[in-house]
Amino acid sequence: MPGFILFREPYGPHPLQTMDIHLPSYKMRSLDDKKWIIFIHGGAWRDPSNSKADATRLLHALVHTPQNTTLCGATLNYRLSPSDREPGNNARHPDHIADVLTAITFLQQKYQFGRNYILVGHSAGATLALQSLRSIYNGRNLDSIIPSAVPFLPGGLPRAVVCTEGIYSLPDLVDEYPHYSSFIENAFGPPSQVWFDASPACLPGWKSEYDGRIVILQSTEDELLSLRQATGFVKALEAEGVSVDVEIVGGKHDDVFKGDELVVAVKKVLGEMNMDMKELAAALDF
Ligand SMILES: Nc1ccccc1C(=O)C[C@H](N)C(=O)O
Repeated sequence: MPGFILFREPYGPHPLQTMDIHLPSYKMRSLDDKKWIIFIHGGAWRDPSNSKADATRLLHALVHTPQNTTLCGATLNYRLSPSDREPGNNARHPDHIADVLTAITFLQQKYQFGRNYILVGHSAGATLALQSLRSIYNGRNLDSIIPSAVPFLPGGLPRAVVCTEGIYSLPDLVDEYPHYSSFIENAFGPPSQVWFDASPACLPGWKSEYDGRIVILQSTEDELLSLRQATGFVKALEAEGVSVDVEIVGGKHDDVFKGDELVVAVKKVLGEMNMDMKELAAALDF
């Protein structure tokens, strides 16, 4: 029975600039046929109780199985904004997204998986997953953080992004829940154009900028978010003619990433990716 390798990999000098990598040890010598799941945790850009460990259930269910020889996982920590528990944390937008882009770039340079990866994001991690697809974040703001010599997501954009309990529009979130402005201002500063620019649902141009799949999961039992964030984003995408898969699931805000429904949804996306690759191989006459 194949074993697994799990290790911690720093991608920057800050203690939170680190990730866990899960690899099947079997056939480790050939990484070319590998697919990657990259998980981005949530927690309102600040909550230290959310971390890379939030992917434990998902990666154990999918990567740590006896049959798996091709699927690899990475789960990212990134610098956080201040919270009551960790007032010393001082990240501010765009630090969080810069870390996510740096981490994915690091993985890509080390393992060279091209577009054979998917991003899975929970809550603020879903916001980050979607932000990372848009080259706007490699613009002026980030030049000082990500060396401009590094191309925007080398290897290409992921085949799919799976978002659960996501925050898609900061202005709309604060409109619905005025008291959430404390954590939004903490991470993004007082209300400004930045809130719009950082909101996937407010960014036009999805159709032309991203050709992968977007899957949105939202729980009706989420005590922190109603369906409004998800439906608002789906409407914005559909208005542009982007097809999006929506799934209503169960569980509290911080339980969805521990549940089976996320595992099943990610498995389905991976299965369809396999088919895409077979079709591509057939089309190319391999
Ligand atoms: N309040 C939220 C609303 C929407 C999405 C996430 C949260 C949070 O993660 C709260 C977090 N536990 C906090 O640090 O306040």
